[in-house]
Amino acid sequence: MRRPWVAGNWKMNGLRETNALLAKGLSLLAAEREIDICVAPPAPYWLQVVDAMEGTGVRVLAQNVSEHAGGAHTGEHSVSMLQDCGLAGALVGHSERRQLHGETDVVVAEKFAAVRKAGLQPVLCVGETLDERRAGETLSVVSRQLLAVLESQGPDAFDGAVLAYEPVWAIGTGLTATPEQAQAVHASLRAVMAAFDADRAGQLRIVYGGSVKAGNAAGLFAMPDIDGALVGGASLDAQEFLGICHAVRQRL
Ligand SMILES: O=C[C@H](O)COP(=O)(O)O
Repeated sequence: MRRPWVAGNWKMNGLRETNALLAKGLSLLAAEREIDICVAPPAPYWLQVVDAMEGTGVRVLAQNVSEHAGGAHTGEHSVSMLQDCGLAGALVGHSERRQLHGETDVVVAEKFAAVRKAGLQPVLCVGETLDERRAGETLSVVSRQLLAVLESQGPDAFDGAVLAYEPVWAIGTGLTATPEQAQAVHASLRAVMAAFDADRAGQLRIVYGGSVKAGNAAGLFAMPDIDGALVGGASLDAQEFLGICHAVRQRL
Protein backbone atom coordinates (compact mmCIF):
# COMPACT_ATOMS: atom_id res chain seq x y z
CA MET A 1 0.00 0.00 0.00
CA ARG A 2 1.57 3.26 -1.12
CA ARG A 3 0.65 6.25 1.00
CA PRO A 4 -1.15 8.87 -1.15
CA TRP A 5 0.76 12.09 -1.74
CA VAL A 6 -0.66 15.43 -2.92
CA ALA A 7 1.24 18.70 -3.26
CA GLY A 8 0.22 22.18 -4.28
CA ASN A 9 2.84 24.03 -6.30
CA TRP A 10 1.96 27.69 -5.93
CA LYS A 11 4.56 28.66 -8.56
CA MET A 12 5.17 32.44 -8.68
CA ASN A 13 1.82 33.36 -7.16
CA GLY A 14 0.70 34.88 -3.90
CA LEU A 15 1.61 37.66 -1.51
CA ARG A 16 1.59 37.61 2.29
CA GLU A 17 -2.09 38.49 2.54
CA THR A 18 -3.34 35.91 0.02
CA ASN A 19 -0.94 33.28 1.41
CA ALA A 20 -2.45 33.77 4.86
CA LEU A 21 -5.97 33.30 3.50
CA LEU A 22 -4.99 30.21 1.53
CA ALA A 23 -3.15 28.71 4.49
CA LYS A 24 -6.18 29.32 6.69
CA GLY A 25 -8.37 27.51 4.17
CA LEU A 26 -5.94 24.59 4.15
CA SER A 27 -5.99 24.23 7.92
CA LEU A 28 -8.93 21.84 7.45
CA LEU A 29 -6.35 19.41 6.06
CA ALA A 30 -5.28 18.69 9.63
CA ALA A 31 -7.85 15.88 9.52
CA GLU A 32 -6.11 14.14 6.59
CA ARG A 33 -3.58 12.20 8.61
CA GLU A 34 -3.42 9.19 6.30
CA ILE A 35 -2.26 11.23 3.31
CA ASP A 36 0.96 13.14 2.73
CA ILE A 37 0.04 16.71 1.84
CA CYS A 38 2.53 19.42 0.89
CA VAL A 39 2.55 22.95 -0.41
CA ALA A 40 5.37 24.64 -2.31
CA PRO A 41 5.16 28.43 -1.91
CA PRO A 42 7.62 30.91 -3.44
CA ALA A 43 10.88 31.11 -1.46
CA PRO A 44 10.26 34.54 0.14
CA TYR A 45 7.23 33.06 1.90
CA TRP A 46 8.67 29.76 3.14
CA LEU A 47 8.79 30.89 6.77
CA GLN A 48 5.32 32.43 6.64
CA VAL A 49 3.82 29.23 5.30
CA VAL A 50 5.84 26.93 7.59
CA ASP A 51 4.48 28.91 10.54
CA ALA A 52 0.94 28.92 9.17
CA MET A 53 0.94 25.16 8.59
CA GLU A 54 2.34 24.30 12.01
CA GLY A 55 0.22 21.64 13.68
CA THR A 56 -1.69 20.77 10.50
CA GLY A 57 0.63 18.04 9.25
CA VAL A 58 0.92 19.87 5.92
CA ARG A 59 4.60 20.00 4.95
CA VAL A 60 6.29 22.75 2.97
CA LEU A 61 8.48 22.13 -0.08
CA ALA A 62 10.74 24.34 -2.17
CA GLN A 63 9.91 24.69 -5.86
CA ASN A 64 13.59 24.43 -6.76
CA VAL A 65 16.97 24.13 -5.05
CA SER A 66 20.60 24.65 -5.98
CA GLU A 67 22.80 21.67 -6.67
CA HIS A 68 25.59 23.61 -4.93
CA ALA A 69 26.13 23.62 -1.17
CA GLY A 70 26.75 27.38 -0.95
CA GLY A 71 28.90 30.24 -2.14
CA ALA A 72 28.78 32.57 -5.15
CA HIS A 73 25.50 31.53 -6.75
CA THR A 74 23.43 34.70 -6.91
CA GLY A 75 19.71 34.13 -6.72
CA GLU A 76 19.96 30.48 -5.68
CA HIS A 77 19.11 28.74 -2.42
CA SER A 78 20.82 25.71 -0.89
CA VAL A 79 19.50 22.59 0.81
CA SER A 80 20.90 23.92 4.10
CA MET A 81 18.65 26.97 3.71
CA LEU A 82 15.67 24.69 3.09
CA GLN A 83 16.48 22.76 6.26
CA ASP A 84 17.04 25.93 8.26
CA CYS A 85 13.60 27.20 7.25
CA GLY A 86 11.86 23.95 8.21
CA LEU A 87 11.13 22.67 4.71
CA ALA A 88 10.54 18.98 4.08
CA GLY A 89 11.89 18.68 0.55
CA ALA A 90 12.03 20.19 -2.92
CA LEU A 91 10.73 19.77 -6.43
CA VAL A 92 13.53 19.13 -8.91
CA GLY A 93 13.32 19.22 -12.68
CA HIS A 94 9.91 20.85 -12.99
CA SER A 95 9.30 21.40 -16.70
CA GLU A 96 9.27 25.17 -16.20
CA ARG A 97 12.80 24.89 -14.76
CA ARG A 98 13.90 22.61 -17.59
CA GLN A 99 12.33 24.72 -20.34
CA LEU A 100 12.64 28.30 -19.08
CA HIS A 101 15.89 27.96 -17.11
CA GLY A 102 17.78 25.41 -19.19
CA GLU A 103 18.09 22.74 -16.52
CA THR A 104 19.52 19.57 -18.04
CA ASP A 105 19.01 15.98 -16.89
CA VAL A 106 22.50 16.11 -15.36
CA VAL A 107 21.78 19.26 -13.34
CA VAL A 108 18.42 17.89 -12.23
CA ALA A 109 20.12 14.69 -11.04
CA GLU A 110 22.63 16.77 -9.06
CA LYS A 111 19.80 18.69 -7.41
CA PHE A 112 18.05 15.41 -6.59
CA ALA A 113 21.24 14.10 -4.97
CA ALA A 114 21.69 17.29 -2.93
CA VAL A 115 18.15 17.08 -1.54
CA ARG A 116 18.46 13.39 -0.75
CA LYS A 117 21.83 13.73 0.95
CA ALA A 118 20.36 16.39 3.23
CA GLY A 119 17.70 13.90 4.32
CA LEU A 120 14.92 15.87 2.64
CA GLN A 121 12.34 14.59 0.16
CA PRO A 122 13.19 15.03 -3.53
CA VAL A 123 10.27 15.19 -5.96
CA LEU A 124 11.59 14.40 -9.43
CA CYS A 125 9.41 15.87 -12.19
CA VAL A 126 9.42 14.28 -15.65
CA GLY A 127 7.27 14.85 -18.71
CA GLU A 128 7.15 15.18 -22.45
CA THR A 129 6.24 18.14 -24.64
CA LEU A 130 3.37 18.04 -27.12
CA ASP A 131 5.79 17.66 -30.02
CA GLU A 132 7.48 14.75 -28.29
CA ARG A 133 4.13 13.06 -27.64
CA ARG A 134 3.07 13.55 -31.26
CA ALA A 135 6.39 12.06 -32.37
CA GLY A 136 5.74 8.97 -30.24
CA GLU A 137 8.63 9.83 -27.93
CA THR A 138 6.75 10.06 -24.63
CA LEU A 139 8.16 6.92 -23.03
CA SER A 140 11.70 7.48 -24.24
CA VAL A 141 11.70 11.05 -22.90
CA VAL A 142 10.32 10.28 -19.45
CA SER A 143 12.49 7.16 -19.15
CA ARG A 144 15.59 9.18 -20.03
CA GLN A 145 14.69 11.76 -17.37
CA LEU A 146 14.19 9.05 -14.75
CA LEU A 147 17.30 7.11 -15.77
CA ALA A 148 19.44 10.23 -15.32
CA VAL A 149 18.91 9.79 -11.58
CA LEU A 150 18.56 6.00 -11.41
CA GLU A 151 21.75 5.23 -13.30
CA SER A 152 23.87 7.77 -11.44
CA GLN A 153 22.48 7.22 -7.92
CA GLY A 154 20.88 3.78 -7.91
CA PRO A 155 17.33 2.74 -7.01
CA ASP A 156 17.82 3.34 -3.27
CA ALA A 157 18.04 7.05 -4.10
CA PHE A 158 14.26 6.89 -4.45
CA ASP A 159 13.62 5.72 -0.89
CA GLY A 160 11.22 8.35 0.44
CA ALA A 161 11.28 10.27 -2.84
CA VAL A 162 8.35 10.98 -5.15
CA LEU A 163 8.26 10.79 -8.94
CA ALA A 164 5.88 13.24 -10.64
CA TYR A 165 4.74 12.67 -14.22
CA GLU A 166 3.72 16.00 -15.69
CA PRO A 167 3.08 16.09 -19.42
CA VAL A 168 4.16 19.57 -20.45
CA TRP A 169 1.18 19.92 -22.79
CA ALA A 170 -1.19 19.48 -19.83
CA ILE A 171 0.39 22.03 -17.50
CA GLY A 172 -1.71 25.14 -17.02
CA THR A 173 -3.49 24.51 -20.30
CA GLY A 174 -6.70 22.96 -19.04
CA LEU A 175 -5.80 19.87 -21.09
CA THR A 176 -5.53 16.92 -18.73
CA ALA A 177 -4.10 13.59 -19.75
CA THR A 178 -6.90 11.05 -19.60
CA PRO A 179 -6.61 8.66 -16.66
CA GLU A 180 -5.70 5.93 -19.16
CA GLN A 181 -2.97 8.05 -20.81
CA ALA A 182 -1.47 8.92 -17.44
CA GLN A 183 -1.74 5.35 -16.17
CA ALA A 184 0.13 4.04 -19.22
CA VAL A 185 3.06 6.37 -18.55
CA HIS A 186 3.04 5.71 -14.80
CA ALA A 187 3.12 1.95 -15.41
CA SER A 188 6.03 2.39 -17.82
CA LEU A 189 7.96 4.49 -15.32
CA ARG A 190 7.39 1.86 -12.65
CA ALA A 191 8.68 -0.77 -15.08
CA VAL A 192 11.85 1.27 -15.67
CA MET A 193 12.40 1.31 -11.91
CA ALA A 194 11.55 -2.39 -11.63
CA ALA A 195 14.39 -3.27 -13.98
CA PHE A 196 16.69 -1.95 -11.22
CA ASP A 197 14.77 -3.04 -8.13
CA ALA A 198 11.32 -4.64 -8.24
CA ASP A 199 10.55 -4.12 -4.54
CA ARG A 200 11.42 -0.46 -4.64
CA ALA A 201 9.43 -0.06 -7.86
CA GLY A 202 6.37 -1.37 -6.03
CA GLN A 203 6.89 1.15 -3.25
CA LEU A 204 7.68 4.20 -5.39
CA ARG A 205 4.98 6.84 -5.33
CA ILE A 206 4.30 8.16 -8.81
CA VAL A 207 1.99 11.16 -8.91
CA TYR A 208 0.38 12.96 -11.83
CA GLY A 209 0.45 16.68 -12.58
CA GLY A 210 -1.22 18.69 -15.32
CA SER A 211 -4.51 20.57 -14.88
CA VAL A 212 -5.66 18.40 -11.98
CA LYS A 213 -8.83 19.77 -10.40
CA ALA A 214 -11.33 18.55 -7.84
CA GLY A 215 -13.60 17.57 -10.73
CA ASN A 216 -11.15 15.29 -12.56
CA ALA A 217 -9.08 13.99 -9.65
CA ALA A 218 -11.20 10.94 -8.80
CA GLY A 219 -10.82 9.48 -12.29
CA LEU A 220 -7.05 9.84 -12.12
CA PHE A 221 -6.80 8.40 -8.61
CA ALA A 222 -8.84 5.37 -9.66
CA MET A 223 -5.87 4.22 -11.74
CA PRO A 224 -3.63 1.62 -10.08
CA ASP A 225 -0.34 3.48 -10.58
CA ILE A 226 -1.46 7.07 -9.90
CA ASP A 227 -0.59 7.62 -6.25
CA GLY A 228 -1.47 11.28 -5.96
CA ALA A 229 -1.03 14.62 -7.66
CA LEU A 230 1.23 17.61 -8.10
CA VAL A 231 -1.25 20.43 -8.48
CA GLY A 232 -0.54 23.88 -9.90
CA GLY A 233 -3.38 26.32 -10.59
CA ALA A 234 -6.04 24.49 -8.60
CA SER A 235 -3.86 24.55 -5.48
CA LEU A 236 -4.34 28.32 -5.27
CA ASP A 237 -8.01 27.75 -4.40
CA ALA A 238 -8.38 26.14 -0.99
CA GLN A 239 -11.70 24.45 -1.83
CA GLU A 240 -10.32 22.96 -5.05
CA PHE A 241 -7.20 21.70 -3.30
CA LEU A 242 -9.23 20.26 -0.43
CA GLY A 243 -11.43 18.51 -2.99
CA ILE A 244 -8.35 16.92 -4.62
CA CYS A 245 -7.03 15.83 -1.23
CA HIS A 246 -10.39 14.28 -0.36
CA ALA A 247 -10.54 12.51 -3.73
CA VAL A 248 -7.20 10.79 -3.12
CA ARG A 249 -8.65 9.12 -0.03
CA GLN A 250 -10.28 6.54 -2.30
CA ARG A 251 -6.82 4.97 -2.64
CA LEU A 252 -6.65 4.19 1.09
O1 LIG B 1 3.57 21.66 -10.61
C1 LIG B 1 2.44 21.62 -11.08
C2 LIG B 1 2.19 21.42 -12.48
O2 LIG B 1 2.98 22.24 -13.26
C3 LIG B 1 0.75 21.43 -12.87
O3 LIG B 1 0.25 22.73 -13.00
P1 LIG B 1 -1.31 22.94 -13.36
O4 LIG B 1 -2.07 22.11 -12.35
O5 LIG B 1 -1.55 24.39 -13.23
O6 LIG B 1 -1.52 22.41 -14.73
